[in-house]
Amino acid sequence: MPQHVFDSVEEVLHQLADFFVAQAHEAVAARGRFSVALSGGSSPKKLYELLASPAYRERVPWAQVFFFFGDERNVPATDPQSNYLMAKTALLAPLGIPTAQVFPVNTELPPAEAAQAYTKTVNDFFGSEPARFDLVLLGLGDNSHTASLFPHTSVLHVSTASTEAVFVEELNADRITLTAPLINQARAVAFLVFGADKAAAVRRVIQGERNSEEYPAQLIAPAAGEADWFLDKPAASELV
Ligand SMILES: O=C1O[C@H](COP(=O)(O)O)[C@@H](O)[C@H](O)[C@H]1O
Repeated sequence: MPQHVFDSVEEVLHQLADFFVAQAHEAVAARGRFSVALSGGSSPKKLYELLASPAYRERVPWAQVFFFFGDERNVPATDPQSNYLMAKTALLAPLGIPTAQVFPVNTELPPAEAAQAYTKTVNDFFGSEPARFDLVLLGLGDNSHTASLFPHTSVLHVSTASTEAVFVEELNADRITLTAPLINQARAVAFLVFGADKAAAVRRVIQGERNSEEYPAQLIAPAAGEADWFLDKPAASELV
């Protein structure tokens, strides 16, 4: 799988922002719109701020961009843990993206219902076509989870392209996540990972023994081609 390794986090962010711009233009030229599933957690915030900055603001056809969420925490949309709130604060509000272009998970519903409703939201958006995001952005936890596909959870065994609720024992929390089959239908998938604390997880997922129960990010294998990994040197330091 293509690995793009850069000296600094800033360089990684710029390269991934450029990738986002290229994917957006390609999708809009081909289909008139660009659908992206955003990742949550701590890593992508800087990417979103960069995309909303003057350097990138004019380079993306924002009016044709439709935003989904790869996973969500079971918290209100005003909670600091909410992936939606983070994306809204860093990207959507600064760019003035209309709410009609943003599809958050409805966390006012119980998790299983929220997940079911989100599957419908995604399928309605794609209509009669299979749900194929133009780009899915992903992070990687130091335990090798991605989106909310955590080690040893039931959602790892779901074979439908859907959105599911999952109880994550290690966090004692409910999450809502796209399944691996749904992510793998995407036209492009990009991981953003930086920092030495992720180096072991990067090695296990990319070069380790095949064991998706332990290393769920190994489930990500897009049908359209390999996922692109955007890494800084410390995150890539254990790759051989
Ligand atoms: O829980 C989450 O973590 C992963 C990795 O996030 P990071 O904070 O370690 O960068 C992320 O991909 C996912 O969306 C998020 O909810």
